[in-house]
Amino acid sequence: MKVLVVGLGGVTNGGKTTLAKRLRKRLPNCSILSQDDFFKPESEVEIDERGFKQYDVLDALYMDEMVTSIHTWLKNPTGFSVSTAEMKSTHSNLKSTEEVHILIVEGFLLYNYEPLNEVWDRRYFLTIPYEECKRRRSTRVYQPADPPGYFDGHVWPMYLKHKREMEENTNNIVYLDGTKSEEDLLSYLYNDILREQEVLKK
Ligand SMILES: Nc1ncnc2c1ncn2[C@@H]1O[C@H](COP(=O)(O)OP(=O)(O)O)[C@@H](O)[C@H]1O
Ligand SMILES: O=C(O)c1ccc[n+]([C@@H]2O[C@H](COP(=O)([O-])O)[C@@H](O)[C@H]2O)c1
Repeated sequence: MKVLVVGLGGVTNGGKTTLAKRLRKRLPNCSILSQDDFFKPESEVEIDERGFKQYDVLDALYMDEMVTSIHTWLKNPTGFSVSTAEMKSTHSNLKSTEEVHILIVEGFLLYNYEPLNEVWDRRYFLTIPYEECKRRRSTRVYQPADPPGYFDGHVWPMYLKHKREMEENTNNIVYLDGTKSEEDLLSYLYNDILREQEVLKK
């Protein structure tokens, strides 16, 4: 059985979850793993001197558990399902030996964690400009909600820092313009992944 692990990384509110869910609807044998499901509980997240909870760093996440989940999927792509019912994979009628199983891992901090470096067959990264990101983020309610000044004081600076580190250490990143329409992004990614799948089948 052949497998394809697709990283769909990028800035907060860049459209990662939206795109991953739409892709899964179109691609047979496709599962999603969301990095957001690995956030530590609030009580375990560090607080800086300004009182900002340090959510936008690797330490805020159970990254070891995320790696384990990916390896569990790799061992048994057909049996994989995560807690949320809607995250279950789609299935095709093809015989399993001909199938290529796809795991889309979506999250804001995928390419800064060394143990995952070998896992990706494809690395995508969604970007949107500062103003658009701030606008989209202001309409979203996290638990806990962003306190005043959080975007400019923590979220955006951490994004820039991690993006810089990623660019220094990682090759083969395919950047996606998150201001494009959902349809455009979906069609680009769908065709790109299908091409990868065809290469694997040969
Ligand atoms: N291509 C797009 N163009 C405009 N808005 C979008 C697009 N994709 C997603 N959004 C909107 O941006 C917000 C964040 O989307 P989401 O998929 O949750 O982002 P992420 O998972 O990257 O945080 C949502 O309100 C969503 O409807
Ligand atoms: O999910 C949580 O527990 C959680 C709690 C507080 C904040 N977050 C935010 O989740 C963001 C990453 O998720 P996303 O979907 O916006 O890419 C990151 O910017 C965090 O600040 C997430």
